[in-house]
Amino acid sequence: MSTAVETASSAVIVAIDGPSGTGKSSTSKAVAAKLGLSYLDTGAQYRAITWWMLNNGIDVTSPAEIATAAAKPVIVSGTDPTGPTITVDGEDASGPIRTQEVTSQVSAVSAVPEVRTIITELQRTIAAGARGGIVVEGRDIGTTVLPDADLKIFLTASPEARAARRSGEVKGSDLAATREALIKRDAADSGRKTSPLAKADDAVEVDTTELTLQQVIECVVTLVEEKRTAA
Ligand SMILES: Nc1ncnc2c1ncn2[C@@H]1O[C@H](COP(=O)(O)OP(=O)(O)OP(=O)(O)O)[C@@H](O)[C@H]1O
Ligand SMILES: Nc1ccn([C@H]2C[C@H](O)[C@@H](COP(=O)(O)O)O2)c(=O)n1
Repeated sequence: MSTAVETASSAVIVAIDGPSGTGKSSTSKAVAAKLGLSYLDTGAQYRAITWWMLNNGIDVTSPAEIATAAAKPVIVSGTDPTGPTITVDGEDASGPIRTQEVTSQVSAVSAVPEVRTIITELQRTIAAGARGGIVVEGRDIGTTVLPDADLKIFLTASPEARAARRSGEVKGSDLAATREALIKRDAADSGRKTSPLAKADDAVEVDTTELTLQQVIECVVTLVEEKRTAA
């Protein structure tokens, strides 16, 4: 199977991977908006298929049931970085995919190889259709989905910093519980057999622990501009 994604010669493909809470979505959206690129949140797609499974009576503890149902939902991602959208069978899923229930089940669903095959194909099609270039963020973009990306970034941050960021989003949330949940999800995402969360050998690692979001955005914009100049 070919993994090469053909885009216009001036188009740049940027892959941004990393664990939860490292700033992938915030950074990717801002970089894409600033540089006039499209944006794809691949985690939202795995969340969307998980939401559909939960809504349709699929036993998400059964990889066999998940595999059989994987091709049924129609997932559509809108790639405008200033207003990304996601629908499942025509229904807006942007709110429901962020619930605690989906967050707690998404690692199990996304570990099923049949799910990954379908979603990976969808991601490559979207990237190939982004004529002006695209920033794609996730866990396996640089290693598996777009191994020929022009620029690969791997964001990291300490579990404490990531938990503090996530807790800051939800009033009254328990910092220790948030940290444990992040670590558990990282372990599941890194430990699965099929395209686990991993840094590509040729990715640039950026530790965001001590950086503001603005500093991370500026760092990535500079890296993209350097790539474009060198091309
Ligand atoms: N460098 C930073 N400093 C402080 N806060 C940040 C930084 N980067 C991101 N944040 C904040 O941390 C939270 C998580 O960021 P974001 O959703 O972009 O992470 P993510 O890596 O995409 O996480 P996930 O994989 O769970 O979707 C957001 O509230 C965001 O505003
Ligand atoms: N390329 C990707 C993107 C996401 N996932 C899975 C694993 C994550 O825990 C989950 C949700 O992602 P988030 O919205 O937190 O970025 O989706 C994956 O396996 N591969």
